Amino acid sequence: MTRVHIIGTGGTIASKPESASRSNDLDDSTSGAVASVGIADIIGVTSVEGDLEVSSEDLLLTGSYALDMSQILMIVDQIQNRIKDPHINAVVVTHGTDTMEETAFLSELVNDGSKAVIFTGAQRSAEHADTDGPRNLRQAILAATDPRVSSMGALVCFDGVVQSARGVRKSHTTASQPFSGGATVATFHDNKLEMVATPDRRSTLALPANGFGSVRIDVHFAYPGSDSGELIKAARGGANAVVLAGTGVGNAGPGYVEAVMHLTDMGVPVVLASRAPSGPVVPIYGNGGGVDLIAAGAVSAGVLSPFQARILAACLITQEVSVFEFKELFSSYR
Ligand SMILES: NC(=O)C[C@H](N)C(=O)O
Repeated sequence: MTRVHIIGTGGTIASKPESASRSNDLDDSTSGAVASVGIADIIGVTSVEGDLEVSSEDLLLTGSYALDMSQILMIVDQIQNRIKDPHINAVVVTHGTDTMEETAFLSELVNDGSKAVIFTGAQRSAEHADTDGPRNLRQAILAATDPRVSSMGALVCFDGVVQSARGVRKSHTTASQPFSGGATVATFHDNKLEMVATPDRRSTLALPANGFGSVRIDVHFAYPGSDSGELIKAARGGANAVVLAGTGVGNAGPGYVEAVMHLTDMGVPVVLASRAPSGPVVPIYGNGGGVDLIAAGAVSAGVLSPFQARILAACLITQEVSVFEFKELFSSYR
């Protein structure tokens, strides 16, 4: 028998129009959907069969767009607590899709590979006639019970696809499959899980200290005419590190090479990511391009989105490392 514990945090899978949740008035289509359905009710409409026992808890009930860094740490801390429980074999987390990539990646960084953590959610809210929540949750539970994924760390199970949390990005606002970027680990055909690949994992990072909640990591986007001086303003204003979301494979216009050097001299690390919705950072270009930005002191985000890069940067900043150590560590965990 497999014991799966489900941690509910909210998101669209738990959302209904506010008036519907308050007064059951489904005709009021103008009211915004609000996370208000407890995890037990979502499990109640999800048919799961097999030799398993499901337990659950409502940890939060919020849209993931409203989460702050302390709450992301709190969710991951609770996942770790449940993983340590010898009565639990696997953990499923229901979460909004907007910032699932952040929470799932922090969970991946601290997961020692002993038990799987599967994140899921929905793109169509709980009262929608064609809600995808129960199906996604059923498949996430089935994936959690599969011994082949138990050592794969944190995964995202959505619309019949299981992806590694590392590299996953919300790349579509409304599609049933909003995620790309993670390695495809498995796919569902009906309720059968077909394994595709094993994710390339890193060594385990310690759960960051509470300071994680107040660390300031700014994300700056490069675009035609963008102002490199904003990086220096950010560092002077108290940013502990800056993620530069460059164009294409990781480039930026005039002034950025000097700005990266300036921040490095100030002891403020710069991570070079890409504003493109998929693909890795690859230093190819000079004349202010990625080759020059890396030479100036930036560290590549690799396959991480600017927002996953921000999570790893925050973890390392809480360890109070030098810029040199930050770059070494970032490169080994990205
Ligand atoms: N599909 C979703 O879950 C989006 C929702 N706005 C969220 O909480 O992130």
